[in-house]
Amino acid sequence: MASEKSLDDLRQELDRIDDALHDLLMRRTEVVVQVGAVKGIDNAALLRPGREAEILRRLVSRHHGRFPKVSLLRIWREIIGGMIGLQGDVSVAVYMPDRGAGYLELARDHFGVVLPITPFRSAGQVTRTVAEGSATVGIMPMPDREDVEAWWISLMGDSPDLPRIIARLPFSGPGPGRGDGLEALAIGRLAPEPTGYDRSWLALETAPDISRARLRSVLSAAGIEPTMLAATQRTEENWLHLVEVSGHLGADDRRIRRLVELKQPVFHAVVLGGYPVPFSQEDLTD
Ligand SMILES: O=C(O)C(=O)C[C@]1(C(=O)O)C=C[C@@H](O)C=C1
Repeated sequence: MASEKSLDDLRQELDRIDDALHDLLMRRTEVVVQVGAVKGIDNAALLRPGREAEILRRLVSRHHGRFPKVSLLRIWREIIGGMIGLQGDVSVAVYMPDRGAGYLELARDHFGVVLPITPFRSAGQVTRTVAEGSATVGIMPMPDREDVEAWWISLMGDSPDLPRIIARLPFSGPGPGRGDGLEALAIGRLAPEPTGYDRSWLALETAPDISRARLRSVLSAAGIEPTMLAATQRTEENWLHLVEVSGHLGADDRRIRRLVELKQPVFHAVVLGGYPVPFSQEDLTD
């Protein structure tokens, strides 16, 4: 019976378990170094947010017992962050308008203690730093916030070198120590990969005065389901809209082509990226 084991016996058992966990971690590290060599030296391409999401979802779905899922996720985020740091020169630029704004916390929580993180006062500085390749990832404010500039407009070109939205933070569920309910988007110069449970961001240029209802119906006629109309920028000639939509959209998705085929009311549509849907509170409570 377990109760007959002495404290010493139990602690020895814990030591053996710790050794086994540690051995596996060292073995995992060797395999990740090999994966890094197979993937090559492009630092941006080392990051695979979709693959990371699949790993975490698989672990959460097989998890049982009393260890909290949020702690499980935190450990694995730290492991993945450490592994990314081994594969190449990966760094993070963070929007931090003022001290304690919470974005730094979100970045550390997601990328762990190893990756270098540099704060910037404006969203524009972060997008430029990532576009130039001086940082691999940028942590951006959510575009529906009224207190931030429309940083997403600078990502609207078609060049494959432009940063794309690659993640939404916090990925590992809301909670204390995760920016107090704050959310952010991560950008990087890489193409998001589908994971089976994703959302995408679409920037649209339309004629002025298009209503939200009309925009919704045009999108759904093209087979696109909007989940959030995040922002609109108005000029006299055109309106620019940022829409979050359900599912993964590749840059040349046939639904995008259908959307612009008629030229009315959407002149131009650019997929700004996408992300694996983060864990919700319910996913993580037993
Ligand atoms: O699968 C990969 O491409 C890896 O580099 C391995 C790994 C991991 O630690 O599992 C590390 C970094 C990537 O972002 C995704 C996963």
